[in-house]
Amino acid sequence: MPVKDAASAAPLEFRNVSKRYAGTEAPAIQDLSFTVPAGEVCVLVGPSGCGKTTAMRMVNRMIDITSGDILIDGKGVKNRQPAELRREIGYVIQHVGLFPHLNITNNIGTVPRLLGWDKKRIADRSAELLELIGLPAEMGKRYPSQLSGGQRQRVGVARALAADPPLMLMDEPFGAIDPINRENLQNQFLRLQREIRKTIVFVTHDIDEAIKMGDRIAILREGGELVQYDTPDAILANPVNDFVAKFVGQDRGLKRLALSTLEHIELDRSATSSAAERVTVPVTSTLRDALSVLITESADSLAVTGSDGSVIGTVGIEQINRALRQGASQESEAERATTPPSLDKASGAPESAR
Ligand SMILES: Nc1ncnc2c1ncn2[C@@H]1O[C@H](COP(=O)(O)OP(=O)(O)OP(=O)(O)O)[C@@H](O)[C@H]1O
Repeated sequence: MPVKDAASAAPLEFRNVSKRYAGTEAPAIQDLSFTVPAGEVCVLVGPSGCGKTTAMRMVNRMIDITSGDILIDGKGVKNRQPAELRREIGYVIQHVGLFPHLNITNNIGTVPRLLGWDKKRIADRSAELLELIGLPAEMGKRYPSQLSGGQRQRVGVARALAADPPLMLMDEPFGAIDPINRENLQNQFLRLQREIRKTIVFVTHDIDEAIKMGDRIAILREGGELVQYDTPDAILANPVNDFVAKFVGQDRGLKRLALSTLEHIELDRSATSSAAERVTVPVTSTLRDALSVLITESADSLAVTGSDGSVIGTVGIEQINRALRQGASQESEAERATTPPSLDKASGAPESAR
């Protein structure tokens, strides 16, 4: 798809950023520093009022920075013209804010029009993006009121992508969608991101959404203090303090198990021939689902089947435990080297792992 060729992404850096709103004593954001590598999704998460939206909106200067700076591709935003800056940054919000009097094609073309693209180029780009977000071309002629909430949200994403920005900001983009459609939209978005590989800052108050969507998660607490910044697996394996441990939940072990599938672990290949009588699970199952079957069936091990249905090995508690231990040590190495994590969202792990 041509969008892939055009796609570009920029690294983002918060450098000692603070924000104090006029007339307030305590800062909303305090000396915030972290880096998002190009093409990764960074999720800002934390309790209400911890400064997630403030941090995000300083990136496109919807909110002024009090001190420090935010660098996009190494260039500070503080000295940029806000209007010009915003054309280079895609922005998706909870209530998508499509223009009701414009059809979908023209809604998607909002930024390209501001950039002076000609009509044909705008129409071509809109058609390309409708295809990318999985909506039929004829929907381009409809108006926002003629779409479902989930479809409108997808159009919001397409509109944010229209001018191929190197960075996207997404503020609780799926927050207003019911749980089932929300999950669909999250999965579609992860698929899309595997293709477009944008740098994305994503705000949510939902830790499960953060774990699912983020390559990295920044956990903030009241006063805009960054408590932990790491991959979902590393945060679940090693929360830095009680605040993070409580925030990720007592079931963090199970959440970790849901991050990877049997494809990611070393199966026991020695007992394959005698595995026929055992309960089977497909290799695309998450470790969490495999554990659940082990418990439900009171089994010591399960036979794991490959894509053609044949048994490729067995799995029991021992293999799952070993994978978790290895995962945690790989994560701490990744942390030191700031290389992408082993359980990277864009690694192509099947949807069942999400
Ligand atoms: N315009 C403003 N003037 C003064 N204080 C503000 C302003 N906007 C936000 N704040 C304060 O800054 C802090 C951070 O607010 P922010 O909206 O960034 O938090 P949040 O983490 O996004 O919260 P939520 O999850 O509830 O949306 C809060 O204490 C809030 O009351």
